[in-house]
Amino acid sequence: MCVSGVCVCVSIYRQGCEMERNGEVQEQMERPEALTDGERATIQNTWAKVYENKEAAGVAVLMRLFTSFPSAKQFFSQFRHIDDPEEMQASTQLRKHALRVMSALNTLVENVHDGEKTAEVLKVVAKSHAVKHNVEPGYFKILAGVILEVLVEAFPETFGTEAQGAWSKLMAVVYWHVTQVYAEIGWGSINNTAE
Ligand code: HEM
Repeated sequence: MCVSGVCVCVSIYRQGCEMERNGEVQEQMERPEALTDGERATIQNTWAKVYENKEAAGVAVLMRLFTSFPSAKQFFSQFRHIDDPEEMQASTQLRKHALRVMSALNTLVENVHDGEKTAEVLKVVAKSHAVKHNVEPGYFKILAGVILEVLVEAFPETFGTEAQGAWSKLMAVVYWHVTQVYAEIGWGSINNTAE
């Protein structure tokens, strides 16, 4: 946070901190720990069941996002003014985005051992969201939390403590890559210590 031009770090997410730019809080964070082989296996094993139900799971995630954080709707031209959950859920734009998110997550899970592919996929996503859709990066963090919450609720037998730990790390990796890309294209002044 910055006070009278002096910026200090405020820990908010794993060893993260915040910077302010144009009145908006921008996050700084260190590179998250790499996933272990065991965590990678857990992620792949737990994802199979979710992806079998990709449409229902994806829509549940986005519905939770938009009902718990209605400001996230502002980026979607076709349902930004809709408050009625049933009407929102029927939106083609929402359902399409749900599948896109699930499909991108599937690619990340399939390539969880491949750091280059992970970076490449997230670069494309982050770039389009920053430049084309003008989505503030903080919404990626919110969505990551919502994904975990919904998966734990929808698949309680699969998403026990171990799976939750592995998935939290994956979500931190996703968010870290996204913030790197946002910083590279000049969205915020993120000055992390990762190489
Ligand atoms: C892991 C997170 C996400 C993934 C994988 C993802 C993926 C995608 C993909 C593949 C597209 C279509 C291609 C493109 O334009 O890039 C898209 C479009 C879009 N995304 Fe996301 N997205 C994510 C998070 C978000 C968030 C958090 C928001 C805003 C709250 C958002 C808002 C949008 C919007 C407004 C579009 C354009 C929709 C349209 O034109 O119909 N996305 N997303």
